[in-house]
Amino acid sequence: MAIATHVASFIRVYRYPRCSESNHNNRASAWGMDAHTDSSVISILNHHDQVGGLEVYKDHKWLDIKPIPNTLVVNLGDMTQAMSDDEYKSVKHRVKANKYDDRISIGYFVFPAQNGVIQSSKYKPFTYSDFQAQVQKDLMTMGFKVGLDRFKLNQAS
Ligand SMILES: O=C(O)CCC(=O)C(=O)O
Ligand SMILES: [Fe+2]
Repeated sequence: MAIATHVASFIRVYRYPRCSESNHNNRASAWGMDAHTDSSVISILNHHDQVGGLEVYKDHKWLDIKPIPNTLVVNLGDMTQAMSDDEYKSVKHRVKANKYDDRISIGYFVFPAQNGVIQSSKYKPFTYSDFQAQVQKDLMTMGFKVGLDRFKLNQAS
């Protein structure tokens, strides 16, 4: 549950330049965006109708998300996972650059209020501000986002 009086949100527009190396043995250079979960509550994505590239990790496999015309993709983020006591999972996803075409996507990301306390049976109470600071710290010191695991109850910190 989040005690918050208002939320924050932003829109991000991406252009992933085409990459002839794409599909080439999972070469790092071919990835438009590496595997991650969003820190948001929800993320709403609008994709170019013809250019796919979004992949979602489900049942130990990466699945291609084929664009459907006039359809938005809604991803649940880390904050929804915490607020739902892990009932709804923050989906791991990544973006593959396209071999032939630039890829454009527009994302609308919704976040909790910075100082609203997120309480759950699975995680220590934290604010989005605490979460963001921890993510930044891990990125700087370890080079990757640890995310919600940092706040898990009964976890050494
Ligand atoms: O471009 C996309 O389809 C996804 C972008 C994304 O995952 C993100 O901005 O977090
Ligand atoms: Fe994402």
